[in-house]
Amino acid sequence: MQLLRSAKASLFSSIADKMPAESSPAARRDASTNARPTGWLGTSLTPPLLPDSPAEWVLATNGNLINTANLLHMMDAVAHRHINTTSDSELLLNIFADNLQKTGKFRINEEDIFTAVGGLMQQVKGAYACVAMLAGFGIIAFRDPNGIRPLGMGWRKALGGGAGKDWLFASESVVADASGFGDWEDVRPGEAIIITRNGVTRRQVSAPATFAPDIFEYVYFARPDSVLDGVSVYRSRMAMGDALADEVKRVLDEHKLSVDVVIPVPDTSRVAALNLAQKLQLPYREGFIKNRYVGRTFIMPGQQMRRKNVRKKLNAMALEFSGKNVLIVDDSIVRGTTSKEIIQMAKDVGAKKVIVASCAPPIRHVNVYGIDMPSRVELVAHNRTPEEIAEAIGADLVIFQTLPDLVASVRQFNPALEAFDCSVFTGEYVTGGVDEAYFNSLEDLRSDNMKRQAEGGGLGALEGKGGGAVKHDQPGESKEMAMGCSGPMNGPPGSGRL
Ligand SMILES: O=P(O)(O)OC[C@H]1O[C@H](OP(=O)(O)OP(=O)(O)O)[C@H](O)[C@@H]1O
Repeated sequence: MQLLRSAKASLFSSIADKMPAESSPAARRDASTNARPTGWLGTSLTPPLLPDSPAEWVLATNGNLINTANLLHMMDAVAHRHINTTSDSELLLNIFADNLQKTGKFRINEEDIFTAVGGLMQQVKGAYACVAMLAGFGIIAFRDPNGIRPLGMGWRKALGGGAGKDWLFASESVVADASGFGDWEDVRPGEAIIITRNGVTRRQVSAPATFAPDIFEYVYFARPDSVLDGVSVYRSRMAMGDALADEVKRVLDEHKLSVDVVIPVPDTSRVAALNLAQKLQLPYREGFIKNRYVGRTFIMPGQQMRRKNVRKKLNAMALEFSGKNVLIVDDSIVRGTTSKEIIQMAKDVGAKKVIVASCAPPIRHVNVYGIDMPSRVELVAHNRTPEEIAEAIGADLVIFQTLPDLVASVRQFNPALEAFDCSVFTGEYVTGGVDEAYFNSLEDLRSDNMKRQAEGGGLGALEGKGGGAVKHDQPGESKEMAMGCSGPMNGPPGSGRL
């Protein structure tokens, strides 16, 4: 029992420790009450939840389910299980537990777990990368049949000697690198992996489906030093810069415009901007200096906070802008908050013309798979042409990467990846089952107005069901660690040693 208690405590603490200091107490309280803590609004990593029927287990999820209404009904009317929160993790836990219960067994085995996860994959729709620990049994990891959200497994020789291995599951390989786990392999879409004291067992538990990892991981979310599904994020961003250079040249020629200097928007776009500048043989300058104590602005709640923080985060150096035609390169334009602010800053310090190039195509659709893209009306590209977008953000010209070029930038490093989830650009959702009613409910949850109202009455009101699902990223905390999750059984916290 001591072993089981410490294992659970380690899994909880390994995640709670990564939360912002002010929200940790709330999180700890929450782990016991099954209600999400305020500090977790806007994270796609749900805190581990702990049911105890038919067995004790905990689960953490990255992603978002899109058929929650049906699932809730099934849990209520058929399985007679109470769902106490609006967290997808709780639903997944209970569906899995229900499937296990159907075996009618007092002691379950690996076969039962594979069957239960396979059943779950037929029942739920959406994106989910999950790591769970079943008390006294082992660690279980599984990834949705389309592999939309990333998940991988790291291992190393057991610390302290012996023939065993330490295991770790995380959303990005950088977590394994940083933790000294030298080996890494992606969990395959539709696959379940079980790690017990006897070793690793893996099984394809769902029917084959289109493997379509979310391309936005490569554009913005993932750390450049990660390798996701066989593709170096860094290399893919270099390729995005190369491809964007060709498009920039074409559009500049068309408009008979020239550029004096290329300036990235730190941090994410730097890699692409440097390649773009080299290809166009233009000077590359760090015209915006970043305040390292301000985190990612895209995920901050509320437009006022985002605007204020863009100003706090970036400062334009007059000597790089004054009297020049500048090409500002960003990884993506979502609400347009960053672009609008920095274009004004560039003009304030004397830029002659400001042209913006985006490594991603226009984002016109909602993300339903775990990234908290704003509601459609809040997207600056929604129902706007590039010319209208330029006008909205105050640019002289806006140039977007084409979708085929973006896809090729990633795919060239792993041709086995035949498809990507590009729904934020195309509005085509690989899982199907996303209708207007779902969009409307999602938009109700995600709009800034609704978030403000919910803040008054408790942020928990917005959780799950497609609401508020952004990767966790706080100042001083690297985003990829948010999904980093290991399942320690008897090793040091976070080691996952079996
Ligand atoms: O159009 P918007 O709604 O402003 O969103 C897009 C911006 O948000 C991100 O920056 P962020 O500050 O989050 O992170 P970064 O420092 O990693 O680039 C991204 O890199 C864009 O600059």
